[in-house]
Amino acid sequence: MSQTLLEVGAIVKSAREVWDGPGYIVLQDDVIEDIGRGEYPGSRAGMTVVKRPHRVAIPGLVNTHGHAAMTLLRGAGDDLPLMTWLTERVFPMEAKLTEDAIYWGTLLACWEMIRSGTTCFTDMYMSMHKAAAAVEESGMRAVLSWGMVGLDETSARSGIRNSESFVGAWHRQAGGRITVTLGPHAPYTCPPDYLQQVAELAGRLAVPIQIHLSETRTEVDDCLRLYNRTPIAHAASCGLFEHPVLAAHCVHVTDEDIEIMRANDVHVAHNPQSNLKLASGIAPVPSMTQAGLIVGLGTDGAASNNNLDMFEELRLAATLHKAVAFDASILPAAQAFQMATEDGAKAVFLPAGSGTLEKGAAADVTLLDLRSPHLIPTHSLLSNVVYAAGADDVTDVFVAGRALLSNREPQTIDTERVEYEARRIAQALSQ
Ligand SMILES: CSC[C@H]1O[C@@H](n2cnc3c(O)ncnc32)[C@H](O)[C@@H]1O
Ligand SMILES: [Zn+2]
Repeated sequence: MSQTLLEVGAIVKSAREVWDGPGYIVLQDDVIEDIGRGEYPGSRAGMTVVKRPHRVAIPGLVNTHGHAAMTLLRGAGDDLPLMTWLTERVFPMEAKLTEDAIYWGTLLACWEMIRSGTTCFTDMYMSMHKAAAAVEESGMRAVLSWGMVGLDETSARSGIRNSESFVGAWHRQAGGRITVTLGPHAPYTCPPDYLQQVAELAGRLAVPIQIHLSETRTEVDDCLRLYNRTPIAHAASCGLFEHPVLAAHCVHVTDEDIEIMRANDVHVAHNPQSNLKLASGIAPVPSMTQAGLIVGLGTDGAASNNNLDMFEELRLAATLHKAVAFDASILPAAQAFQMATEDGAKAVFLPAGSGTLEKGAAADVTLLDLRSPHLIPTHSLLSNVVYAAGADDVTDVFVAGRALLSNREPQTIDTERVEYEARRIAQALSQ
């Protein structure tokens, strides 16, 4: 049994409750055992005491959509729209990715995410046994899927086989930190009969599904032409929504699509920066949240973002939709914060309470430096976190009660080795 006492200068328990003053959090094994204002009243005997009087504790950020090992492709294909980017730049480079590359690329992503305050991320990629090994070593929490593409018989079969073996080997492993889902890539790479097979498999294995849906206008137009349905209606007709689904992007959705998602409790991963960079558009997030959908925030892969910094997504989500609506009250700081934490955790199917610092919740905590000049003064802690804070303010990160970053020093990752391997692999990729 391990017990850590965090003594901090302020605590954002959730978007609903902010304590601007000293407080403490007791992490017992992987759970928050106690949290309070002022001095910890109990005995400190046997506890690891972490004194951080100039830090604010927030729930660890949850990145609800990405492709971790794409860190190796960062900057290798910029300023292109999605389909050109994928077919001309990304897929040819991905064909050269070895298992070794996936391992080091995923560790690089974990390092980057830990360093920027993220405690849990989702991934849809290849050679996922290697990605899971990297996650286990890093100490992060993750919701992983082996990307499935059904454009030909061979890839369709291997997608099913790989996913089945991946669920068997890694679902609820790494001390419960890893959740496995199925990852059909998109309606344009997975024909209807394949999506039906994926839906059946999700039922049989009792795991959720994550998929890209309605990312671009071209995707919607093609889907309407081929199937006479929008991608959302098409996914529903293939039986996907009979299971828990996390849909990435949902940029081009109609009111009917939103109603289908609401009726089926489909969760959404909003990736504002990737959607802007690939010129995909801007998702109607206010309409989706007003309809009651669970919407989390994501970075997407590092080749379309080009970093994995959730503070950038948080601030962009809280500003972008105001300009779209010509309404400064849209998506206020508290709502954006909730999307990056509690709603993100719900979106990726973590247990109730995750993404908050409530007693009994998972012990996933991020500390920020309150003495950074851009966080002074403190009219509103939540405002500072959403509109002013950045990745460099992150000093400490705990996942499942374990310190992964301590006073800005990574504790679980050999960063020099990761840098060396990532540069070596990227060089080979570009040849
Ligand atoms: C089959 S593994 C996942 C697959 O998805 C590709 N990908 C990365 N970003 C996006 C995006 O924004 N939309 C669609 N597909 C994307 C990634 O390169 C892998 O090939
Ligand atoms: Zn994606």
